[in-house]
Parts: sequence; C-alpha cells; structure tokens
Amino acid sequence: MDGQNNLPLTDLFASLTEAQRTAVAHIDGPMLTLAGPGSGKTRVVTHRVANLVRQGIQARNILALTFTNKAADEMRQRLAALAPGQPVWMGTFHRFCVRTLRIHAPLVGLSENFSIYDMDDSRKLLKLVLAEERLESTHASPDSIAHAISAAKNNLVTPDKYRETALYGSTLGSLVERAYPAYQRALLRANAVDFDDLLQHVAVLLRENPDVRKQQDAKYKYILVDEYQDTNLAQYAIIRALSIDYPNLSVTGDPDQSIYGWRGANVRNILEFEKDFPNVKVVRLEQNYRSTQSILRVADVLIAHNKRRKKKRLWTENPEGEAVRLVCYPTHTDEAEQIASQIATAVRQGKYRPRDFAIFFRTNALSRQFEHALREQVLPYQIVNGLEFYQRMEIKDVMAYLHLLNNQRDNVALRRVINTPTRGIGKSTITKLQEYASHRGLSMLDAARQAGLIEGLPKKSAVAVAKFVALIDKLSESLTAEVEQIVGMVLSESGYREVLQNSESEEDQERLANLEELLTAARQFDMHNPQGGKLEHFLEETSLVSDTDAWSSDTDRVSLMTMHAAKGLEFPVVYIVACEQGLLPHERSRHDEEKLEEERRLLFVGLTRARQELQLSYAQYRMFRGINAPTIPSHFLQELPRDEMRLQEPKTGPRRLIDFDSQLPADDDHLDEGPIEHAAATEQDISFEPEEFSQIEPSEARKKPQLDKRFSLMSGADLLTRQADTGPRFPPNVFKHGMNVLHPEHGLGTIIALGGEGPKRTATVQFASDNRERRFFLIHAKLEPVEME
Ligand SMILES: Nc1ncnc2c1ncn2[C@@H]1O[C@H](COP(=O)(O)OP(=O)(O)OP(=O)(O)O)[C@@H](O)[C@H]1O
Repeated sequence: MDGQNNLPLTDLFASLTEAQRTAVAHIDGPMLTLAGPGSGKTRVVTHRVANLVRQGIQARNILALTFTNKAADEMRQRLAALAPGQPVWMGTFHRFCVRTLRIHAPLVGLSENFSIYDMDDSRKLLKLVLAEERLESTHASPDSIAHAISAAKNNLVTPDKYRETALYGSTLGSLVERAYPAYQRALLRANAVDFDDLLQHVAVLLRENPDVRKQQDAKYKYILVDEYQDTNLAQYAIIRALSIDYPNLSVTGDPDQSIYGWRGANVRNILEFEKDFPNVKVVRLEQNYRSTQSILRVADVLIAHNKRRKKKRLWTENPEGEAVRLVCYPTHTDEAEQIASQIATAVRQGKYRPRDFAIFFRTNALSRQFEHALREQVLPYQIVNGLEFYQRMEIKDVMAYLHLLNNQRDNVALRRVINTPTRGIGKSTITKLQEYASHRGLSMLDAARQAGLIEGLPKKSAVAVAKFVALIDKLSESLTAEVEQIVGMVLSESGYREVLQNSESEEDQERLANLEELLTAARQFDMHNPQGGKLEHFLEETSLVSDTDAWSSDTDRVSLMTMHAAKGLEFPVVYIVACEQGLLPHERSRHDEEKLEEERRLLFVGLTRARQELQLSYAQYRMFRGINAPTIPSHFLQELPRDEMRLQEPKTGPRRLIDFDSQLPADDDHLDEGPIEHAAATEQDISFEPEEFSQIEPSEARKKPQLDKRFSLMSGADLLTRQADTGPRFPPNVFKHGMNVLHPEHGLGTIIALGGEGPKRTATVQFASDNRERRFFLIHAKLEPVEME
C-alpha cells in the first residue's frame, strides 16, 4: 500500500452495482468489459484505476488510454476526487504514441522535434511527391492514393510489404506501391509524421526493438483501454506488445458503438479479444443508468437490425419517461425554427436550461440553419467542432510558422509561409529551392540559406529569400520564450498582423479576431505549464485536438454537434435532425451492407446520449449543398417501434401523391437544349404555412395507422424496388399547364408550358428553388404532380 488511501474501500465501491464492482475489483490478468451505452463504463475505468492505486500498485505503472482528450481530462478529474495526486498516465492513443516516439525517435529515423502533419498537410506533401515521382494519374486521385496509404498504415503494412496486399496488381495498387515509399521518404526528410505514422511507427518500434518493448511493458504493467471497439490493428498491436510480460490488459467497449470503421477501426478487435486472451475475464455491464425506458427501447429495437453483432440485453430501472418523438417538418427551415422555438419555450418555462439540450446531425454542413434559428431565439449555443478552428487559413498560417521554428526541416510548413504574407517569392523560386534541396539532400530552409548559389535564381528573388531566412533566424532566438510571446512575435515580425489590420475587409477583421483566440489558447497553455511549456508541446496539443475536445461542459449553452462528436457525452434532451436517406444513412454507405450497419450504430450512439427526452426528425424538403429538393425519410426510421412513439406530421403543405426515390441519379432527365431563358438564381427557400402539426399519441397510434400514407416511410427494400423501376412514373398526359410538380433534385416547380405529343411530350417547369426553367421529356422525367393546400 502506498498510503494514498483517501476513501475507505467500502466508499469506493458503494456507488457501484454488482457487475461494476466485479470489474473494478479485478487486479491481475486480462479483462474484457462488454458494456452497453450508459452502463457506467467510464465510471468503472476511473474507479478501477483508483482501486489499483489503493491496492498498492504504483500510479506510474498504470496507463489509461481514452478516445478523446476530453475523456482523459474528465477521467483525470474524477480520479483526482477518488485518489488525489496520482501520476497515472491518461490520454489518447495518439498522445501516448507521440510521447513514446519523442523518446525513441532515432529508432524510426526521426529527430525528437518532429512535426505532426494533419490531413491537409499530408495531402499537400503527397501531391508534391506524386508530381516529383511523375505518378499523377487520371486513374487514381491523390485522395484515393492517400486513403490506400492510410489503410496500409493502419493495418501495419510497411512500404516494403505493400506487394503482399490485396490491392497489389490493380491500377491503384501499383501507383500506391510506388507512391507510398516516396511519401514515407519525404515525411522522414521533413522530420514529420502523419496521424497514421504515430501509431505505425510505435507499433513497428515495439516489434523491432525487443529491449524497448520489454522496458515499456515493465513500465506500464496495468493498461486500461476505453472505447476499445474503435481501435484499429496498429493500436491493437501496440497494446498487445505492451502486455506480454505483464498481461494486465483491460479493455472496455461496446461493439454496437463502433463508428470509426472508415478510419480503420476494426470491430473484430473486440469480438476476438476472447480468442487472443484465452484466460480473459469477461464482465458484462448491461444495466443502463442514463436513459428512460422509452428511449432505451427505441435504441434497442434499432440496433437489433444489425446482423453482425453480439446480442446484448439493454435494460434500465429508470422511469418509462416520455414517448420518443418522431417529427416530420415541411422544410429544413421549419425543422430548425420549431426546434429552436421549443427549446426557447422550455427554457422560458424553467423546465430546462440551455445546456440541457443537444442537437445532433450527421454532418457539420447541416449546422448553419440551426445556428441561425437559435440566434433568432436569442439562445446561447456552442458548436462542437474543435478541428474546425485549427483548419482556418490564418490559424494554419501562423501554426506553420511555429512548426517551422520548432522543426526547421518541415518543408510543408516552409512552403506555406515563405510568401505569406506576400514578400515577392514566387512559384518558380519555390520550385528552384525545392529542386536544389532534393538534389543535395537538404531541407528547403537550408537550400534557402544558399539562395545566392542557386543557378538561375534572379538576384531579386535571392534577396527576398535571404530576408525570409533572416526572419526565421530572428524568430528562432525566442524559441524558449512563453508560447504566447512566440505567437505574438510571429504575428508582428512576419507582418501578418499588419496586413490584416490595414485591410478594410470584414473577413480580414474576423481573421484578426481568430488570431486573438489563438493567442488566448497560447496563454492558457502557458498558464497550465508554468514550468515553461515547450512550443513543441503546444504544437502537439493543437495537432491532436478532436472535435469533441471543443465541447465545454461548464457553459450554459445548447450544444450542436455531429453524432461522431457526441460519442461518450450525455444530455437531458436530444434532437436528432435530418434523418433522411443520403444524410443518415450517409450516401456513401448506400451499397455497402457493412457501412450501413456502421451508420445504424452511429444513430444508436446518438439515441443513447439522451437521458430524458428524445426527438428524431426529418424534413420533406431540404436545401442541401445549394439545392432545395424533396427528401426521403431515413429507412432507419422505418425500423423504429413507431407504435410506441409520438408521431407528428404537418397538417398542411405540399401533399405528395406518392413517395418516391430521390436517390435516383439526378440531372439526367431534363433537356438542356432549347432556348430557355434563365432568370437569375435566387437562394430563396420554399416556405410553407401555416406551420400546424397534427399529433398522434402512442396509445392512439396503436389503434390507427400512424402516418398518413402520403408521408409513409419507405423501407430499404421499397427503395431498391423503386430504383429498379425504370418505367415512366406518371403517364405524360397526366401533366397539365399550371400544375405544381416535384422533381427529386430541383424541388417544387410549376408547369409553364407543354409541347409535343405521345412519348415526345415535353413540359417546361419553372422551379421555385432557383427560379430557373427546365424542359423535360415527360416519358423519362422524374416529375411528380403535387397538390398544394
Ligand atoms: N452505479 C451507478 N449508479 C448510478 N448512476 C450510475 C451508475 N453507474 C453509472 N451511472 C451514471 O450513468 C451515466 C452513464 O455512465 P457512464 O458515462 O460512465 O457510461 P458509459 O458506459 O461510459 O456510457 P457510453 O458508452 O454510452 O458513453 C452517468 O450519468 C453515470 O453517472
């Protein structure tokens, strides 16, 4: 015992259930905790760490790996309350890998001050490599090559092993086979890593250096991994390598919440844990403490539609609660406005506070409408999109200066700042520097130091380059200063701030405000690292930020976020919006059963974040990517137990005579020929009024059909049949002059002219979404008559 007992053991266990206690009390040997949503796995991990410490295990021998920095911070706070002052290492996999790599960098060909490239940086480098190696191809985009390289790294396929992969032999495969090693060399030359490298380097390092592995295994005798269902092969290899001599590996996860397959996460890691560790202790946490019974049942029924899963019983002793709502709004504007108005009413009535509400969507692009509606209601809100800030142009520019100061070999950073703000260094000068550097094996900054010697470089350019080098040298003198001071110096010495200050544009003023925010972030970092936080660590923190990290639990604001960012969080009231085909499930999962199951899990994660109230909604028309079009409700909605939910639909609005498939390939059914006059496009949305809703309560619903046939939800099978249907939807003679029609892509319109006869009959339609006229052959057209009330 280390004398750090701050709570009697009984108290530590008092707030736990029997199953939770079993998991918390476990000390030695592998353990798999299969936990449903809201079953207290976070609670179990923190209590278990506290218990390990109290059983005499040295805190420094414990490693707790979380999925986000936010989760690590929260765990740290909870642990501080249970067992104060314990230096247990808690953090994300990526952070742990950075830490390990900084110590052992030379073993993988890096120096300790390596840069971490985000997706944008690594994509830039890859494009340069493809150009240099003459691997640009019309057969494969840089994105698909990047994706293939990333998949290889996540599966621990090093460049020399690429030939052994399934892709090898295909057009893409042979491009990747040449691009991958060249890209890897370029990264090493720049003393940089991409996100996947962080994991792959450490996994390879542990595999190829038995001494290091042994030493790290002995250091981290007890390893706890949260959200294990979202680990990939590289992450698995790391924890496996660290659990050979001390197999005290305990993982906690829920296969039903695995939502990162697209990032290489391998749900098999959890399904096969028992095989890998035959003597594993398995604990199941199935009681849910978060949600009402009605919420949990809806989630349970939905997830039961996944075929690839271990069945699990979810239950709760919580009250039944209100029925889950499923609401159909006429338009996306109605959806946003009415949700905001409902929240405002509940806040005004004192029923809830703004912080109790969360609005989840599938993609961030859907947030704008809700922000607008919340602003109209004067409701404070936070958009949980931590990555977005560091992707803004001005922030990336200043960060690139910092990266270059920290790692002078960082060629991507140098290319970004050498002429930002403009200082007369053009593209051809940069190309010459690049060539000079490659031929001599120098960094671009070292090449820049020799600008005067570069053949064919005009004197004027050489002088401009020399001035840039002098700037970097001057800034480098303050490398050991506080981070806020370094950022301040970059802004003033580089002339970046002055350019923005002298600009009249509103956009530039906003950029200045964002830079102020960056200075604040630097100041906060300095405050948290009073012993002199190194620039390197600041860069590391900002590079490894995740969306969820931006969520603040202590502000009284409505939260807006994607369902991915919502993982691990909980709110009293949750709205899941835009439940429509193509958005949720996402379009790219349409023909892929596995991806479709992942989309279902994503919705499951969303549903299970709600504690007391839950609403799902869709709009009949949505303006998305500039197009206002009718929608198809998500087929996941069809899978929910609608007879026990409260269904709401608009009483009025455009009545669709039948439902149809807006997923058919669009834009191929109208005639672009002919002298059609195009009015100026407007961004006006279609609006419908009055906004009245009819409601169907669950009890009534059991007796009656729940939804008007006109709004009936289509099943995936229905959709497929529809897609196969290539015949005309309505006979051409149904269409009349002045009739209102719907088109899956262009939305609502009016027939303003008809021509031709029989199969050649055409209609000219004026669309409300952009005021344009389009002519169609009615025999092929995806037009549908609508009735307006
Ligand atoms: N034994 C318990 N008694 C009462 N409340 C509990 C208990 N265990 C957990 N809770 C509460 O249940 C909620 C969910 O717990 P926690 O966040 O630890 O779950 P989780 O399993 O990590 O959830 P998820 O996987 O869905 O993110 C929290 O509000 C927590 O305080």
